[in-house]
Amino acid sequence: MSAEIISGKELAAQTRLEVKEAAEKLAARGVIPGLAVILVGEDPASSSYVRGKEKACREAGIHSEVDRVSVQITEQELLKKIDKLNKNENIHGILVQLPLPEHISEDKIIETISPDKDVDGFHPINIGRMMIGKESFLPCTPFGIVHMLKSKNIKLEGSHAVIIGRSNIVGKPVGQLLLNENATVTYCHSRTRNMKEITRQADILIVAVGIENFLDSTFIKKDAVVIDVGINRNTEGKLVGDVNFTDVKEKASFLTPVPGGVGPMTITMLLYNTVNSAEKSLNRKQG
Ligand SMILES: NC(=O)C1=CN([C@@H]2O[C@H](COP(=O)(O)OP(=O)(O)OC[C@H]3O[C@@H](n4cnc5c(N)ncnc54)[C@H](OP(=O)(O)O)[C@@H]3O)[C@@H](O)[C@H]2O)C=CC1
Ligand SMILES: Nc1nc(=O)c2c([nH]1)NC[C@@H]1CN(c3ccc(C(=O)N[C@@H](CCC(=O)O)C(=O)O)cc3)C=[N+]21
Ligand SMILES: [Mg+2]
Repeated sequence: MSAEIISGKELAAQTRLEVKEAAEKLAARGVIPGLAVILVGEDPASSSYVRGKEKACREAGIHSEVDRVSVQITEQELLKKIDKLNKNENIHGILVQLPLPEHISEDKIIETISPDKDVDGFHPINIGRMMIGKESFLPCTPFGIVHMLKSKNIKLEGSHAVIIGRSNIVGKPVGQLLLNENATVTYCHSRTRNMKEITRQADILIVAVGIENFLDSTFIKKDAVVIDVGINRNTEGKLVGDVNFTDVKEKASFLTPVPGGVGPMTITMLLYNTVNSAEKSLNRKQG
């Protein structure tokens, strides 16, 4: 039996309709949810993601504005832009596309975004709140992954989830969210010894490494759930994940594709967080 493919594209379409309805309700109360994106430089991949976000906002009834700035911008100038957006009442979400050029501190930028507008969920306050299980903006990729697993009624409680990757934006927070769902969580990374012995114990395996064909079926036990977060370009210029899809498909119980898997859900949760932020802001004003 070959794995059931979890279509992020389909789930995203469905979830975006719900987000759109929430945005319409807010519009009826006089508030259009607004997202501001800052894109530094002209990296083609980043530019393409940002175009994807603009289109998704348009379709969901969210106002979006993208500030495209030169790679030469100083840290000081960028901080000033964020400060202005923090004070702008029409903007409920602020996203600074990562990575940033070497001369700008990503930490400083992230910490300057108001935690109330941090729809990426990258601010230390939101990460801390997530860790202690309080309400916060959840990082979009991990949030999207949990949404995908739940949509298929995949049991999280008591399951062994193994994460390959420990970045602040994907690996670490996805493990934390799964722990909050009562999974047993193990992290693997570049210094992990005997990784296959660990990954073969996974009921749920999340692969967030950034290397084409990193994972084949010898890494998994039969009927494992495999989530491929990787976004890579192969030698033919095609978008591929970290997982050898055709090989793993024959052994896994569920598998996500690339493209059409985690990526569309990441954008969807960004829309969700933005509408949620607008709702919270309105409730703070109106009670
Ligand atoms: N679909 C989506 O929405 C998104 C996709 N992505 C994609 O996901 C992938 C990961 O992104 P991100 O987390 O930002 O990447 P990073 O490069 O920040 O992190 C990669 C992680 O993989 C680990 N790693 C690298 N090589 C190995 C190895 N040989 N064995 C085991 N672990 C290894 C690293 O370990 P160590 O810490 O020890 O260096 C690190 O923790 C990328 O392809 C990215 O494009 C990212 C964000 C969103
Ligand atoms: N501040 C910040 N927040 C982010 O969330 C953020 C970021 N910086 N920097 C880069 C990564 C990467 N990322 C993706 C989002 C959507 C797709 C996506 O929609 N992918 C489509 C394909 C898109 C295409 O064809 O290019 C898919 O997988 O089907 C991919 C990757 C968000 N990131
Ligand atoms: Mg990184």
